[in-house]
Amino acid sequence: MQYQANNVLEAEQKSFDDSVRAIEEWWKTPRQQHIKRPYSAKTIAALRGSETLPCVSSAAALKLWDMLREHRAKGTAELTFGATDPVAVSQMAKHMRTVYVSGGLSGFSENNYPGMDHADYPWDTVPKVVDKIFRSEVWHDQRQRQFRMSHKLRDRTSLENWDYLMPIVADGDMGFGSLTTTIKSTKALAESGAAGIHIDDLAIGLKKFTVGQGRTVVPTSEYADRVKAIRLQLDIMGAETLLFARCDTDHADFITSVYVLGATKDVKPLQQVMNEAIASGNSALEARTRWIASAGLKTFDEAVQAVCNKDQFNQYQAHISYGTSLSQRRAAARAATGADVGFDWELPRSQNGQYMFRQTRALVVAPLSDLSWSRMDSPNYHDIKEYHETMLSHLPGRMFAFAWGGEWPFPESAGWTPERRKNASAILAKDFGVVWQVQPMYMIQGVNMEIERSAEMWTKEGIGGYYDKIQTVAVSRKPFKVDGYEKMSWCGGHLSDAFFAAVSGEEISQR
Ligand SMILES: C[C@](O)(C(=O)O)[C@H](CC(=O)O)C(=O)O
Repeated sequence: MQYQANNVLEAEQKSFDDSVRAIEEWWKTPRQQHIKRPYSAKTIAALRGSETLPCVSSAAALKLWDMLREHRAKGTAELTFGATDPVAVSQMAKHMRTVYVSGGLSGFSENNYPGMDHADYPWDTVPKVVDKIFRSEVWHDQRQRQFRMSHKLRDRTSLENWDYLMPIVADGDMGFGSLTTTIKSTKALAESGAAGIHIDDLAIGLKKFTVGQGRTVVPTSEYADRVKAIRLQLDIMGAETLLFARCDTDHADFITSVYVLGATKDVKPLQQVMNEAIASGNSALEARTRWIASAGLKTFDEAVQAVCNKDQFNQYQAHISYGTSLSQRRAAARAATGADVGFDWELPRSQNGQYMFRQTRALVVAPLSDLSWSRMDSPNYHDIKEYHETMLSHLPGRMFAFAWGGEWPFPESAGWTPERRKNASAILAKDFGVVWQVQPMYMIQGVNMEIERSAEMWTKEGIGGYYDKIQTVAVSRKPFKVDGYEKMSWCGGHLSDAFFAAVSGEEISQR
């Protein structure tokens, strides 16, 4: 066995104790102090190696944090959209200050087996895209600075000066596996340059977008473990990366645990009703909506409350707590009311056997995370208001993220008028503190529109059309500051020249 002298052991212990103290100090900083960790600084120190390398994304994370805090104070929001292409990101920098790397878009365009966003691409797909975008941001920043420094100070005012170092918020999906995969993907994202990561509560393999059914979330305890695992890994790395806790419960119908809704009316099983609709050529979706409206869906406690007076319900509640089983609850309800309470959680089960549920998990994970995000398929203002006001009543000053989908009519029944639709982003920022708003995937329609327009023009008009409609605009940089090859700056020509010049001993900066 290797012998280690006392002074070696003492030095090791001292370094460990120093590390614990440094972590404790770090957790008191303005960026970290609101986070409530379920573990000690000692635990983190014991999970670290003997050297903690600075995390490459921390500067951007602090920048993001300050930006979002400022928005929170002012009642405004940072707007961005999903991008996977560094070329697109270099143009976004002219108008926005953050970038989103969408898992859905990455799965569609950044791997060799594209498909709908079921988060079924390899777990390191998004980290690789983040890495590519982060490096391109750093490169654009470098080549822009070199170009500026090659001009005299008095000539620099008219030169472009974009902030390319836009903090990247990355889609962490559901963590892609058990805790060890969540930990690995967090590490990969933070090391690749993600200033923010969002983690959702969907069950692996059950992220669904079809109009049918099946979007399924995991139990609250499992989701909380995912969020804890990410925070743990960020703490191990000493990373400032922001954690967005996204709950998909708004349009998920099912949960894999038994914290569930049951039918309280005498109805047929949901699956039977849907199968009958399909067999008779009717809409399964409509049959399902009608069934849900008729089934009297309630949690068991709600079902008890519905048949009790106040005293009976108090008596019932005195006998139950977290973890009380359904049979114990039934017995307590019988004792309080003198009758059996009608409740059947089998009737609403899905084709694959999942249970239907109602949730409050967003509050459970809030103390571990930096922003909360309620994912909604259709942004119904009444639901948005209810969610955010409930959260704010428990967590005043909380910051929120929100994703706007696409192809949605914004009807008045959902709380929108044309005027309110125009101001929807500002309304959410001002009313609720939704400081970061993203169009994750649908902005691709805008990109597609431009590509289609160019393709049509090129095939119809050839080089003459290109000259008039693209080159002339690009070269004059009017009305848009279109980047291209002409000035040799955006594409890095000046930077390459500067390398040659520096190697041959020339002074390349000017005052
Ligand atoms: C944010 C999202 O996870 C994504 O992959 O970009 C998707 C986007 C979308 O469906 O519009 C999601 O919200 O699940």
